[in-house]
Amino acid sequence: MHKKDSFLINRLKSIKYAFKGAYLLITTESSIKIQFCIGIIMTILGFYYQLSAMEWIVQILCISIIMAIEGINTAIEEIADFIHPEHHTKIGLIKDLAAGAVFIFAIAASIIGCIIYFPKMF
Ligand SMILES: Nc1ncnc2c1ncn2[C@@H]1O[C@H](COP(=O)(O)OP(=O)(O)OP(=O)(O)O)[C@@H](O)[C@H]1O
Repeated sequence: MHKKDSFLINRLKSIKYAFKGAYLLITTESSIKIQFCIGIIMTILGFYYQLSAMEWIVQILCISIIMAIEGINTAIEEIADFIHPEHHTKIGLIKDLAAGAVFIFAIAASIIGCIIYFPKMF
């Protein structure tokens, strides 16, 4: 019984830390702030153009995945700067690769946005 309680408390603590991380990302990281704003704008547009359930699912996935990947990118940058604060070509490569991963999904999300909204707008 005691073991189960401590498991539950540990899970609750993990959720608290995850909330803290998400709050830090949204309030301190400029790229995530921009994506958060874009997400809000897209949500307003979604209501305006009365998206179908499937379109909402795709849009919510795109917004959340891009913010999640950007969060991982930020964490990779922090690790890189922590383990090697000085300039190093390998650190540059690591950061470029992480940024490239965000970029690939950002392109895909933009194309998906066009597929959803262009027929409704034009
Ligand atoms: N320590 C380093 N050594 C070598 N190149 C680096 C180093 N730090 C950054 N760079 C290069 O500069 C680029 C930008 O790095 P930076 O850490 O400023 O990322 P950023 O994308 O501008 O950060 P943010 O997501 O916070 O806006 C990297 O992608 C990399 O090419």
